[in-house]
Amino acid sequence: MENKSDLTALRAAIDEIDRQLLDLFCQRMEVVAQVGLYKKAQGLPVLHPAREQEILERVRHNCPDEMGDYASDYFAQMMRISREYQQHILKGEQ
Ligand SMILES: O=C(O)C(=O)C[C@]1(C(=O)O)C=C[C@@H](O)C=C1
Repeated sequence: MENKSDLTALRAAIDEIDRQLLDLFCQRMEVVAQVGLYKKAQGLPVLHPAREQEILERVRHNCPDEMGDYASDYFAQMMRISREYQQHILKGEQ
């Protein structure tokens, strides 16, 4: 990086990526809520370890080696947040 305008451009790129991530995150959370309601109706637990494992393995497989730990951590946190949201939704539904 050479100067301030390079930094400004890089931050503008991050802002645009964040905008897309936020949009996708909210879409994901809406689907997660539907899965939570299905689980409630079927009497299933919120946590599904095998499904989380499957997702984390896919994430590692589909990203560059040097990013594997970070991507895995990112998705693990996202699924922890999903479970929190499902618990929140289920509480509100009772
Ligand atoms: O697939 C499910 O059963 C979900 O509830 C979704 C999800 C996820 O965020 O991907 C969340 C919680 C489960 O432990 C597994 C996966």
